[in-house]
Amino acid sequence: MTVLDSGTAPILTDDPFGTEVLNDPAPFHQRLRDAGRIAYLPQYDLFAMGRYADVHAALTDWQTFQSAAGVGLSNFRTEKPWRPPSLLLEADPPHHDAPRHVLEEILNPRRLRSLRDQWFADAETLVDELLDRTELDGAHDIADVFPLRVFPDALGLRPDGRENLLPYGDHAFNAFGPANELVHKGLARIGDVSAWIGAQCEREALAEVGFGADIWAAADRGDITHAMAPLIVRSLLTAGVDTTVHGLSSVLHAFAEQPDQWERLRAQPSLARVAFDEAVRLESPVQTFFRTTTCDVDVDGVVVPDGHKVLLVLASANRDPRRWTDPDRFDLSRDPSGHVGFGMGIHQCVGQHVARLEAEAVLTAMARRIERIELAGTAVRHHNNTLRGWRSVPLRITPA
Ligand code: HEM
Ligand SMILES: C=Cc1ccc(C(=O)O)cc1
Repeated sequence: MTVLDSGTAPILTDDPFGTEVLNDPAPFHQRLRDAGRIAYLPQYDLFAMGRYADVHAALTDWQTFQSAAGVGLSNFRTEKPWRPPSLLLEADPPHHDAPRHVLEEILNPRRLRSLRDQWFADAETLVDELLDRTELDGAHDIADVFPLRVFPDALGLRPDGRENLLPYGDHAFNAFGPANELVHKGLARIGDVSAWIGAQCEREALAEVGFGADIWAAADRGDITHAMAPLIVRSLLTAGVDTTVHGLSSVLHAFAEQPDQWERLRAQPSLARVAFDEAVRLESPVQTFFRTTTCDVDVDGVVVPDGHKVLLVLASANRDPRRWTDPDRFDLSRDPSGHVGFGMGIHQCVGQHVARLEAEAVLTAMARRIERIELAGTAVRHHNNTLRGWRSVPLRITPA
């Protein structure tokens, strides 16, 4: 795509949500970083940032770059959201504060310790089921399976109907982008799926023990209102499944592409958590999020008018050579902290510890019992306007 310089903002003609970029976003990210601190994309009348320093600065300046007008292309100031806005993701302080504090309490590492033994055991069971095979699919047999075995139970979801979770999340993440074919393909089912999701957020649908019950207990304590409770449960249902599915397929693909890093993990299983964060940095399962300016903002001489959408390309920031040495390399000796794969600032992922625990359980169980994993064919991408991961990762495994 060409980079034209018209007026003050460099112009990029790339479509961040088109098939070409979704297949391989790296050339677009390179052009965006090279164009400057901010660029203008006329196709969607949006500005975009791709350098680590600028993405980090915008994520940590919610007063100037707000979330309350939506974190997708749709501007809630002028357009009706497709669903009632999230009380966390699509809110700013002060409204964001109480729901955020409630989830920080429920999802903090100390509280998750009670799940650790169970999730590690579940991961061993999954590996048991797979070890009689020399070939399997890292997406279909592991990444699509483990989160759906552990997370809905931890949340307190009823056992039936869970097949609605992935389609709901997939549509919600598509809906952050433009109304393209990816959004259209979800429209036929989203009414029924949304109704099912909404019904699961009610107190009576949830188990007496779990993240859902904890949210309703917070309402009983007066930390949030009872009217807020179902929407906060909905946040977990929306953000808590597809993200970890794609995070897991990404880390398995990264290891399969670099077996030498698998050897490092087997030699030092405590590297499992670093490995997951390094994969989240490298692959950015959540590629982008928007913000909306709350005033005229001057970025390096480019004036972004008040109320304008700015695309923060997390995936580009996570591979910015200004911030990362050898950014395209999956490297367990790197310290990936500071990556923006979980966001940054007041909206930084409140479920990141859940995601890390799921990944640590799977990687630890696999590293102990699988000597080598390598690609056994061509991996197939899953396309989504916001999420990046794999539909298929053919693996050849050698048991230890
Ligand atoms: C690999 C897995 C995951 C990735 C890559 C991821 C990524 C992100 C990112 C980038 C944000 C920031 C959004 C923004 O700044 O606008 C975020 C926020 C959030 N995430 Fe995650 N997430 C993951 C897993 C989870 C899980 C498992 C849960 C629930 C248990 C969760 C719940 C949330 C919620 C509720 C927010 C909104 C926080 C707020 O606005 O204060 N996420 N996540
Ligand atoms: C990271 C994605 C994300 C999606 C939805 C929500 C929500 O519905 O609150 C939160 C985070």
